[in-house]
Amino acid sequence: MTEAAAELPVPPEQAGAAFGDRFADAVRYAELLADAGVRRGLIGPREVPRLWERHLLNCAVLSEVIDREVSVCDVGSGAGLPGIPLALARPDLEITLLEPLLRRTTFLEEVVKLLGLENVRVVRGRAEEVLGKLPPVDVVTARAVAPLERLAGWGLPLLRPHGEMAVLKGDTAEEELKAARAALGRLGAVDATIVQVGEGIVEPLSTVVRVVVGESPGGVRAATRRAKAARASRPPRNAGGRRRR
Ligand SMILES: C[S@@+](CC[C@H](N)C(=O)[O-])C[C@H]1O[C@@H](n2cnc3c(N)ncnc32)[C@H](O)[C@@H]1O
Repeated sequence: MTEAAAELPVPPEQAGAAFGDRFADAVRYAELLADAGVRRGLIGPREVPRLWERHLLNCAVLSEVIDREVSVCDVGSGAGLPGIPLALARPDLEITLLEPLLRRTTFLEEVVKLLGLENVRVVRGRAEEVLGKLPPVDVVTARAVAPLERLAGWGLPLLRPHGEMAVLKGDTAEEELKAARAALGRLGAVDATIVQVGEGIVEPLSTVVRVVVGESPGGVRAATRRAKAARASRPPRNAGGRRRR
């Protein structure tokens, strides 16, 4: 055990409510972060004493804004935040952890296997590079990946029509949303709000920026790209104008 791992506090009472049946796995995940996560440089040693409040619980409460049985892509998952706490709290979700760095995807794959997370898969890549290679999802999540405007450019095109991006942000949420409004419109967003979640679980509450897209997530360019891809995948017409079987 590392020196840092010895600093991991006992789980707070609220962790039981947040993780329910998967509480023991949440404890195991906290231990993995505090030990291998710190040793491999995926999380700072100074985070260990506040792993529960600031990381596991802060992320798990994102589930309050996510519908049942939907698909989720966690962009820039890092050591699994918010994707892993979300998967533990919500076994009904199908979660893809998207992360470009090999060192991090290796850790994520180990965690998924150790915790038996059947609702999670790990994909190595950058959001802007996997566009069109992954099926569109209902929800994109992210925390600490990029300013909202840039993140929206990566995340919104991954959504299906009427999908939603739910981003954990800190004190800068309002400011970032204001700065991103015009870009969000160009990217196909039809609504953007800020909500607080985690009443009774985390203090201070977690701030979530919710961005909903319309018919054409990713804006005009993405819609054109999708239409082209759909045309290309259609079977060619024969001389009589009827489709070949
Ligand atoms: C500061 S870390 C945050 C990790 C985690 N979300 C958290 O809250 O602890 C940012 C992560 O985003 C990833 N990242 C950066 N650019 C990305 C992109 N274009 N697509 C997907 N992930 C990206 C990085 O590799 C890194 O793991």
